[in-house]
Order: sequence, then structure tokens, then C-alpha cells
Amino acid sequence: MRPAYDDPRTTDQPITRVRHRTAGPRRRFGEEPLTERLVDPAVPRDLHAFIAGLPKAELHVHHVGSASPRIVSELAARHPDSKVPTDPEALVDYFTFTDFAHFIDVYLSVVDLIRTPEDVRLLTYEVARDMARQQVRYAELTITPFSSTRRGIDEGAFMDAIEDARKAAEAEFGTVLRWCFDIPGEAGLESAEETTRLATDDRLRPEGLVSFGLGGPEIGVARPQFKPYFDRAIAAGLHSVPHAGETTGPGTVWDALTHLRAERIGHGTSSAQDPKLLAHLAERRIPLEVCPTSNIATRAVRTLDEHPIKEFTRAGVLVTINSDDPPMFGTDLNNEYAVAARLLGLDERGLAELAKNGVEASFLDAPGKARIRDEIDTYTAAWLAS
Ligand SMILES: Nc1ncnc2c1ncn2[C@@H]1O[C@H](CCC(=O)c2cccc(C(=O)O)c2)[C@@H](O)[C@H]1O
Ligand SMILES: [Zn+2]
Repeated sequence: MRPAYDDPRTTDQPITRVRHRTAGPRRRFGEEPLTERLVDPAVPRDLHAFIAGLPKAELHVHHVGSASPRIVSELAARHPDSKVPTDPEALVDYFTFTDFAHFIDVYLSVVDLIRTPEDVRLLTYEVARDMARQQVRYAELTITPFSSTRRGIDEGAFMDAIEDARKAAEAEFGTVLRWCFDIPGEAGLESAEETTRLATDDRLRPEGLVSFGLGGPEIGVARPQFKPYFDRAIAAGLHSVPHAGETTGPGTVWDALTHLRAERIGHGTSSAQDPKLLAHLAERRIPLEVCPTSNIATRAVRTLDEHPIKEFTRAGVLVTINSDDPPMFGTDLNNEYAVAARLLGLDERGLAELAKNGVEASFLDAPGKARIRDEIDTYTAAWLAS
């Protein structure tokens, strides 16, 4: 089904150049159209245009972390007690982090703005709209239900809100959403129990739920303790996709694989420090959910040129490109593909392969995967023939 929105390649809106956050002056948030934000003059302009129209699948992107500056400022205005700025411009500075712990503090201040099922529905629908504008045909959106239910949102109403938004987004934008429920690890085993209950109780678990994750700080939050909860989630038919190796070493990735039976790894950045781990990931075709700009914004990696994405591809690891918390990191998915193109020296064919990695690594059914793969091939062939 053709998505019900304009193909950005036909738009006559000016291409606005935006220099990357770490390199140049701040850009005004929420102004430039999402689909045409450019990241780096080193990437040819027509490659940005190719990316803007390329059908994609996104596997590592957070619900609250995807709230656009407009949504965040709107919600902040509803809750004057919040420390979150109501002005999108001020939000750019507010979303500048000194380290990962600071990022989590800011993230939770935005979580605090989501207080009603209507807030949840609005946020989810608008995130899907932003994805559709970037030609995202399928996304696995990571949601942390514990953080919302513990803040007083009724669990049943929460599930209804995300499901209503998911069905509306598919009908109106043609974007297929699925859910990953993740445990905020630092909140401890209470949050693990609650998240597992919400994910496995047939009276509660939403139809769109496909996977089970583990987010938040890794330091001081050892993965093995969550094994019983992942065992229950896997027994209930969910796929295991914990964050690991984002802010700690390769041992955390090994733990996620051995104790949590991870089918994919969120970030896995430090895997590059362990050649045996890289070989294992490549041999078992265990995908990495790579989020380049996220790693810079949270200071997990110093500069993009030092990002280990090149080591991953050289080792034959299945790399997928994702945006993690796009507005918070001053990026979007198209931006992340442009960053990958620059770091890996990709042309249109290379970018199409990267997009197909995301489809292959997804938990979408086989007909759905074939449909998006064909769209990518048709789009790429038409682009190269034009
Ligand atoms: N790049 C990221 N890497 C890791 N996680 C990321 C990333 N981006 C977003 N997240 C999300 O940040 C949250 C963290 C929430 C958290 O730590 C916490 C701690 C104590 C109490 C509570 C609470 O809710 O009461 C929450 C998680 O929901 C996770 O999905
Ligand atoms: Zn993440």
C-alpha cells in the first residue's frame, strides 16, 4: 500500500544544510523539514536526497526519546511545574549532555511530562508521523511501560493508547509499528518484574509487542540478574534485544548473549575491543543496532571518526542503522544514514544494502520483509536509472 504522504524527492522545499552538532553552530530546532536535514557537506547533496526517499526499517528508537521538540514543548507548557523548557530553541541547549548519566536525567524529565493516556497517544502518533516522513515503512519502537505506570498512568489505558496510535499510524501513514518493552535496569528487579508482567500477561500485552529489552545505564547494572525475566519473556514468544556495550565493555555484550539470549544487541559499541566477540557476532549473524550520533551525544564515543562502525563492517557483522532518541541527539534516521554513508564511504547501492540489513534483522514476518526489500530495490533501480 502506498503511504499516504508526499515523496520527499518531489518536494521543492529548499535543502537546508545543517552542520553536525559536534562540529558547528547550533541549528534552530524544529524548523527545518525532517526529511531534508543534512548533516555533513562531505556527503554529496544528491545522496542526501536518495536517503530521504529510501524505504527503511528502524529497530532501535525510543518512544519518549523520539518526542519532537514541538511535542515536548507542548507537553512542557501543559505542566508548568516541569523543568523542561517550553521553547523549542531553549530545548536544543537542554538536550546537550555532559555524560550518559546527565542524558538519563534529562530523559526522565521528559518521561515526567507524559502523564495521561492522551499524552501517550499523541506522542506515539506524532512519532509515527515523523517516521513516515522519512520513509520508515516499519519500526520497532522501544517503550518503557514501567516508567509510565509507576507515574500513575493506568496500565490498561496505556496499552490502549499505544495500540490506538499504532493502528491509526498504519492506516494513515502506511508505517507498521511494533513494540519492544524494555526494563529500565537501574530501577532494579522491581521494574524487571513489572515489565515482565506487562509483557506476558495475556490480558495486558498489546498485539504489537514483539520484543523485550533492557535500557538505562549499564554501569552497576549487571545483565545476568535479569535472566529470569528474559527467560519468561522469551517463553512468551518475545525476542530478546537488550542494550549492551554502550557505556561498558565487551563483557556486557557477552553477558547479554549468554545470559539474556540476545538475538540483537542495542549499540554493542565496545564489541570492537574484542576480536573474538566480533567474530562471534559475524558468524552467528547477530545484528548490532548501531546509533552513531547517539554514541557521540552521550559521550560513549568521542568523535564520529572514531566510531567503531567501520570495524563492525570489516569483521562482517550485520550492521543496522538507527537513531535511538533522535530529537534529543539533534538527528533523525535520515541523518544517521548520511553519517553511515560518510564513515563507510557508501554510494546508493551501499545505502540500499544498509537499509535491507534493517529489514533482515527485524522481527517483521517474511511477506512484510519481502515487500520492503522489493520497495528498496525498485526505488534504488529507478534512482540510478534516472
Ligand atoms: N541510548 C540509550 N541507552 C540506554 N537507555 C536509553 C537510551 N535511550 C533511551 N533510553 C531509555 O532510557 C530509560 C532509562 C530509564 C532509567 O534508567 C530509569 C532509572 C531509574 C528509574 C526510572 C523510572 O522510570 O522511574 C528509569 C529507559 O527507558 C531506556 O529505554
Ligand atoms: Zn537505546
